[in-house]
Amino acid sequence: MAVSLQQKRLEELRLQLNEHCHRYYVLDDPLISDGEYDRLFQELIAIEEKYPELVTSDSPSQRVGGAALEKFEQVEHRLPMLSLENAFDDQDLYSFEDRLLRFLLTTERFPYMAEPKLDGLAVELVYEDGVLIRGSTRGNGMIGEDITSQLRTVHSIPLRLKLPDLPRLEVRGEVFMDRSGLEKLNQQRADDGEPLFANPRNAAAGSLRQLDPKITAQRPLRFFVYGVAEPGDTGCRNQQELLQFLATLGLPVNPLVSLCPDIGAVIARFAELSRLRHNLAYEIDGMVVKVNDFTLQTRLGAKARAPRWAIACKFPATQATTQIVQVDFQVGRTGAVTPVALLTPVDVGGVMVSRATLHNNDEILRKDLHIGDTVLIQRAGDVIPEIVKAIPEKRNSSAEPVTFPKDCPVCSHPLLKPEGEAITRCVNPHCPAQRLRSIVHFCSKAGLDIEGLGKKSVEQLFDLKLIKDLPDIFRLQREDLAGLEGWGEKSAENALAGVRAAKEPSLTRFLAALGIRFVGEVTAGLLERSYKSLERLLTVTREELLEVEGLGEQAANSIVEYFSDPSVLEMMRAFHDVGVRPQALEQSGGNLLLSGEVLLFTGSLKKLSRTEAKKLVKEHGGEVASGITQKLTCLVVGEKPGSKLKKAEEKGKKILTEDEFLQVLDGQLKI
Ligand SMILES: NC(=O)c1ccc[n+]([C@@H]2O[C@H](COP(=O)([O-])OP(=O)(O)OC[C@H]3O[C@@H](n4cnc5c(N)ncnc54)[C@H](O)[C@@H]3O)[C@@H](O)[C@H]2O)c1
Ligand SMILES: [Zn+2]
Repeated sequence: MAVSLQQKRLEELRLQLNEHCHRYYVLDDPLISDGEYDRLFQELIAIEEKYPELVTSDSPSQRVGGAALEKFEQVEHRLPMLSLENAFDDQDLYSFEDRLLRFLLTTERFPYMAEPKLDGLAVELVYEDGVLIRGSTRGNGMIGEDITSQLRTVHSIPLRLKLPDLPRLEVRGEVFMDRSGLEKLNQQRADDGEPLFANPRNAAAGSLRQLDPKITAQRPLRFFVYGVAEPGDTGCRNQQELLQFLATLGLPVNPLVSLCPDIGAVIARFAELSRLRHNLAYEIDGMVVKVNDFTLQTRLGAKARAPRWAIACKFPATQATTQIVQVDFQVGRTGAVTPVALLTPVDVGGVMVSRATLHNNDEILRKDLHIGDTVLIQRAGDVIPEIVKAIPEKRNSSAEPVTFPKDCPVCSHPLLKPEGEAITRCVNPHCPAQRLRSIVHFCSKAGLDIEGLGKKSVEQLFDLKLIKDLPDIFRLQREDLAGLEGWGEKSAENALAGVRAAKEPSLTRFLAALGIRFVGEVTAGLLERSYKSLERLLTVTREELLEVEGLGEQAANSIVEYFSDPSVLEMMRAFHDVGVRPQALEQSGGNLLLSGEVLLFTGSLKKLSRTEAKKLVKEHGGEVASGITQKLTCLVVGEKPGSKLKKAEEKGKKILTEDEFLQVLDGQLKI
């Protein structure tokens, strides 16, 4: 009974896996994420290990890749190109070593080569007398596709080796596309309305398996070599020597390969690569671990689908499939309407994901998204998850397409999508959603950093109409707050103290807090230095702004537009009425940034002379100390600081670099 149930499941898994392999290897257009494929595959292996009698020769566990496309000439590999077994954690690596030791009937341990596992496509290159004569895909391991002319267009593949007296060499390696290449290619495909590649592997495979090599030539493909068909022929004794040898032939070897003396070192290297991977120019999906010694490799041999002497240790998946439950349209601070998909929660590389940004209407249309769609989602680095594509094959026939609203979901004002722009906006200046977002921004760290007025509190006060617009923040009274749900005496006092402390911000911070489009901290800093007062900015012209070094046209237009709006002018008056006084560098009368601070400089300063530095301290209300005294509060260190730094550190004084000192004066940093 149990066996027949398992047999049924096996048949189901084989059918599914074979279908997925076809989509992935032959069509370069997978329906599910690699992680999910791997899970199904592991389930299959587990059942087959328990019931070896149920293993059939057509099981995906016994086969490599997919069939060669018929549009290409077929190439028979002299020696099969195999796949790799997978490991998913440290335990799997220990078990791998156990299996090796048992197979070799030894307890003596040996070194391994650890190589980044590039997420690309395996190819074989045949060189005769040092000349590239053929290149092919892995195909089903025995028979691949002849893509010689396509491979010739890949710049990092040498057409000639540096040692021409080798009669024949069959090298194997990975063709891949780096992140920026894939991004550009997908951007271009998006512009052309073509479907995007789900991952670098599909992009590399899709680019190489083009009948017209001219198309391949336009694709940013790269190549790293990682082995040869018959290592014995090269005279090398191990993988490390082989990689060095291949490099001397002019073949590119990944510089991150690393020889590990034992499996513990392999595990440490895996952890290291897991950290490094996000900073690499290309995507890797794991690390390939190979027994270094070729004599041992030969003794270990291969199984049907993969060699015994190597294993691929995979990183946790960062793609997954799930369903779109609903789409929310959120109105941002600049009125931009962002569609956000609410998803059935799913684990993506260890993080539960339940929302994904859909960017804009063009993206929705291009991906042809419907409510209820099964979608492939991914998380890249730490960015917000995004939908790679929908899987229309899994769509319910009655599913409704996702439609962008015509009117603002909050204020019902008609939405506007300017010609040639991707973003749809609510342009109603009184739209409550925008106002709320801008109040949240004003109080946040990117704005005036008002303690006690975080996002949740601001939303609550906005809902209660206690804050309707920015100046209202400064009108809050203790009796407004204390007694509200979630507020006590203490939190009310805390918020009011935060508000009081924010009344004299630097002009830079104030401008950045207003959330004018294209005016962040840096541009705000430029404005403060150039105009030195808010009043002056209210009447500035576009031409004047364009003369400010570093200030672009978009920012100039946006600033003029902002300050010419009568409702903005009214708001500025209201700010003044409630006692808000932005302080510019040279008029910082009452609120001196360095008042109470006693500073000393040491080492050589790069941007300021000593005299200038001391003058600045005094202008900002600070004092200059004569040495590392009791009174000293802060030491500013230039290059080659000497003994004062150590002394100041010992005494627990604050230490600033020259740049930090300048940031303090700009109001961007607090001592
Ligand atoms: N999403 C899907 O529907 C689907 C379907 C089939 C397969 N897949 C994915 O493909 C995997 C199986 O593919 P596979 O058979 O190509 O195996 P694999 O990608 O797990 O490992 C073998 C391959 O690793 C590559 N490789 C990269 N760097 C290497 C190095 N330094 N040394 C040796 N090889 C290196 C080679 O191309 C080699 O062929 C699955 O685990 C799954 O992730 C996904
Ligand atoms: Zn609106």
